[in-house]
Amino acid sequence: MLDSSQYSSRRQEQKDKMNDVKLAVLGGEGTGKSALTVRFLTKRFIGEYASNFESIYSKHLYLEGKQLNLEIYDPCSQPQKAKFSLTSELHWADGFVIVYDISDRSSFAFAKALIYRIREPQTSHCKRAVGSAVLLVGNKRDLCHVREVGWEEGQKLALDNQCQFCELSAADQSLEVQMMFTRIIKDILTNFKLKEKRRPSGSKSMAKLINNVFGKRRKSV
Ligand SMILES: Nc1nc2c(ncn2[C@@H]2O[C@H](COP(=O)(O)OP(=O)(O)OP(=O)(O)O)[C@@H](O)[C@H]2O)c(=O)[nH]1
Repeated sequence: MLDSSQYSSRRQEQKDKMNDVKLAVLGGEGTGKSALTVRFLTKRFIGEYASNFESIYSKHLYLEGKQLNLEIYDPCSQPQKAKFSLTSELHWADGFVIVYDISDRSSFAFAKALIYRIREPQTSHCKRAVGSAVLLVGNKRDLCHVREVGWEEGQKLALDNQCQFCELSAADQSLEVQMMFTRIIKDILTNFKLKEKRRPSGSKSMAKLINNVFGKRRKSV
């Protein structure tokens, strides 16, 4: 049995873990995954990004009264990699930003396949106990004169698959990009709370245990 100091340090560990937020930014090649991530982290839009290596960015931020350790995974495009295996991402991430380019229909098809993969009936060992938070983003809204994917199509795909949705431009809309990331992080925090509620809390389990042991003894005296 844990003594009280072990017990409280275990609880503290659980709480600290709760403040780790892992987000994967996925989508087709050249849709603007790095542009969005870098825009969020630095508020800058940088025209070209090296796309031959994957990155995990870290950021500390304060949201809803909590200090969060945010990690953002930005993969490199690997056409040779099995496109929708996603196994490691599903294990790693608490939430997903799925990006397509509104001026490129094939990127929308790719986003759709990614969402279907994420929403497949979950395997018991995956992180997604209550369904992970997913936000579908139609990027490059500044290119709406050459739009190939309608706003309604994005909205419908998101609605049909319990995702959030927005259209924006990493190039032109810094504030919208900040809001988009904040929205998905808030959804992840809500999921954490739901998971915490569903799991019998440490203190309740401990109380139950004590009750079982001492309650029964008392009866037999
Ligand atoms: N017009 C416009 N171009 C954008 C926007 N966001 C990104 N781009 C451009 O799209 C191209 C690809 O952007 P990246 O951020 O490298 O896209 P990515 O999805 O990370 O690319 P890969 O890692 O190669 O798959 C670059 O030339 C960007 O400058 C946007 O909102 N509007």
